Amino acid sequence: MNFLPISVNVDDEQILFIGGGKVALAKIKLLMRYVSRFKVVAPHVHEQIRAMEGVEVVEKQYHPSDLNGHLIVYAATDDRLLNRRVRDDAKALRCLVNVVDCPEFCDFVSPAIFKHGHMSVAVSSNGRDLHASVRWRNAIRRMHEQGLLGEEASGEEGRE
Ligand SMILES: C[C@@]1(CC(=O)O)c2cc3[nH]c(cc4nc(cc5[nH]c(cc(n2)[C@H]1CCC(=O)O)[C@@](C)(CC(=O)O)[C@@H]5CCC(=O)O)C(CC(=O)O)=C4CCC(=O)O)c(CCC(=O)O)c3CC(=O)O
Ligand SMILES: NC(=O)C1=CN([C@@H]2O[C@H](COP(=O)(O)OP(=O)(O)OC[C@H]3O[C@@H](n4cnc5c(N)ncnc54)[C@H](O)[C@@H]3O)[C@@H](O)[C@H]2O)C=CC1
Repeated sequence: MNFLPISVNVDDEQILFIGGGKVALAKIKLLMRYVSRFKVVAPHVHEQIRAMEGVEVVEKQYHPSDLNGHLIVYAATDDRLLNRRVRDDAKALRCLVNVVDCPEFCDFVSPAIFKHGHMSVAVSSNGRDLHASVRWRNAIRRMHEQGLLGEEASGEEGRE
């Protein structure tokens, strides 16, 4: 697996989640540092997601037409086969899809992020070892706390 680290402009994007449970909640919380609009489609959506500003909640079963118009899609249900179907449907539409229970099926993976103002460091292991990514990210955060990254990291731009 090879994943290209790029920084995507998401100003005009609504990020789509199929599945609205604990994993969707954790990912949305992290993404909210960059993205303001989400849509979550699932029969049962976590109450904390339902309470979030900027999140359009649609409580129903997945249908392929839910994908229309979305660049970035997370298949985040607890049903492996359904996640795979979402992935196949998304591929056909050329959406970029993240499948939370299978790195091999991901068009992109979620890196471990340290963000400070307009500076971001995103660490990925090509989907192979998320704990290593988290360790590296935490080491970078400690470097920042110790003042080792210099002044440019102290800007206050961004959604944080
Ligand atoms: C491949 C990838 C795809 C993707 O999710 O995009 C993936 C996949 C999987 N994660 C699993 C489990 C957990 N993941 C976390 C947490 C994080 N996972 C993240 C990234 C990635 N996880 C991508 C690779 C990134 C890279 O390239 O290194 C982080 C860094 C970023 C983020 O999620 O935004 C974020 C830390 C956030 C932070 O600290 O900031 C926790 C801990 C928790 O939830 O607190 C657990 C609970 C258990 C545990 O700790 O192991 C499972 C097993 C599911 C199962 O067994 O059922 C799979 C599936 C599999 O590997 O098969
Ligand atoms: N990538 C990652 O970081 C992690 C991934 N996982 C994986 O994530 C998956 C999901 O776990 P949780 O969020 O904890 O499950 P959960 O049980 O909290 O949520 C499952 C969600 O899927 C929805 N769903 C079920 N059938 C659906 C359908 N037909 N259409 C639309 N939505 C449907 C449910 O309504 C619910 O919102 C698990 O398979 C687990 O292996 C778990 C931990 C971390």
